[in-house]
Amino acid sequence: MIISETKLKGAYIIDIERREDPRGFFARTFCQREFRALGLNPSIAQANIASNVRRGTLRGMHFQFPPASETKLVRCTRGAILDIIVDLRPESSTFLQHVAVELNEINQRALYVPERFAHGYQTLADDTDTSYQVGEFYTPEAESGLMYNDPRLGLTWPLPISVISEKDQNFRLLSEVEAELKGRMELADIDG
Ligand SMILES: Cc1cn([C@H]2C[C@H](O)[C@@H](COP(=O)(O)OP(=O)(O)O[C@H]3O[C@@H](C)C(=O)[C@@H](O)[C@H]3O)O2)c(=O)[nH]c1=O
Repeated sequence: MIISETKLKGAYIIDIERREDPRGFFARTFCQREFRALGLNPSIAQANIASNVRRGTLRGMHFQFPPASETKLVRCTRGAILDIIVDLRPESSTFLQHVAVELNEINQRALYVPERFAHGYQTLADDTDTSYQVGEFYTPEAESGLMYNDPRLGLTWPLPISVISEKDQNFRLLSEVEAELKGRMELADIDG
């Protein structure tokens, strides 16, 4: 694997190294030891897939509050997505900055999303599937999100939105929730 840090500390792009032969290729997509060596969380609580019928489908911007905040290792197994993550760590010098990465069935790229980030994506093709490993259990009471078109986030989605869930159209704006979000996203006081 070729693991490269993005401009957001702790968020990594992971590319595969193909071992080609007449059958096709083989590549590693995950390794506990390599993750641990770079300080990535190697534990997997759940693994999920999602399937999207139409190009332009948008899912996001999702997160779980601590202590249920999740790491995510996201890939696109069919079709293509633009994957976007937003840094929600109040102490971070890149708080509220984002990174957008195209993940598709050709590049086989994955994005490692650290804890306390919002995550979402838009499909760039019909019949697009994603697969992701999550470092924490699904905890509906800790689930929250931000609006994909929140002006404070300044996210650029490449296509008109064709399909979006009702939930994703009804998150509150950052301007309404910033103080609460910062308070709930703060690191626990380990001396405390
Ligand atoms: C995320 C999740 C949902 N569900 C249920 C709740 C609901 O009935 C149905 C669909 O849930 P959602 O609408 O939240 O699915 P979706 O919008 O695909 O949610 C996902 O979006 C991407 C962007 C992420 O980052 C993921 O972590 C996750 O939040 O599946 C689970 O049972 N377990 C889970 O882990």
